[in-house]
Amino acid sequence: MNAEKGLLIVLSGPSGVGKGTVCAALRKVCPNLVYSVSATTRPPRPGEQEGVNYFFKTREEFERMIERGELLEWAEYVGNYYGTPRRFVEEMLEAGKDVLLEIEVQGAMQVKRRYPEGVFIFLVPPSMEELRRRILGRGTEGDAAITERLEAARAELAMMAEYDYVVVNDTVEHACERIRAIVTAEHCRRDRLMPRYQKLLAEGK
Ligand SMILES: Nc1nc2c(ncn2[C@@H]2O[C@H](COP(=O)(O)OP(=O)(O)O)[C@@H](O)[C@H]2O)c(=O)[nH]1
Ligand SMILES: Nc1ncnc2c1ncn2[C@@H]1O[C@H](COP(=O)(O)OP(=O)(O)O)[C@@H](O)[C@H]1O
Repeated sequence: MNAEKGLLIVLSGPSGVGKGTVCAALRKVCPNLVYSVSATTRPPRPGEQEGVNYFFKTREEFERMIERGELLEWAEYVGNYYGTPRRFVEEMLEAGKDVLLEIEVQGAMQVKRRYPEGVFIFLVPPSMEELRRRILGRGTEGDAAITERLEAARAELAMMAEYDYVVVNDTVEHACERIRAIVTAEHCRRDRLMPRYQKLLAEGK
């Protein structure tokens, strides 16, 4: 029985902290979790696939999606647009699936206004040096983009206070386990489950 709607889980954190890596690991261990694929105007990185990592759009296409109200939230990050297609999220939540959004902080705050019942998780690095190492180690950005991402990271870390949970990504396995524990606990929240039992009691069942 799955009378409840799914949970909307929002994961943010500075560039290079390991959001993509942790999300990929989570999807393997949480069968009820679906990942929302974002639209972006950023060019694909080597190995990234259309419809899997992102829906890659031109600025014109993206602006049309905004005008048509097709995005649940959107933001500009380091010179590119990023946004969450609305329909997929709404349909999955309605079907009782937990939906994971991996988005930056401005977008997360838009989601929080629309879905205050969402679960907001902020992923942090064990240290700033380790964050730098991870961004450099990934090797997907040029020097200027790395500097920009590290600057954005400082501003993003200051937004931690707006989130419900802070998870340290020391190892992928541990970070994943912590997020799984959060999701399990959120499923057991009284305000989520009580309406169903109140209804059963009222019906005398
Ligand atoms: N607001 C918003 N942010 C997004 C969305 N998709 C991805 N992002 C965020 O945009 C930022 C840049 O993403 P990306 O270019 O893939 O770089 P990376 O996360 O540093 O690997 C990250 O903080 C993502 O979480 C989205 O749909 N909406
Ligand atoms: N717990 C971890 N320990 C060590 N390296 C990590 C960890 N998590 C991610 N990484 C590495 O850090 C780099 C950035 O990870 P990525 O998932 O692309 O970050 P984000 O999506 O937050 O920008 C990648 O090279 C990834 O393999």
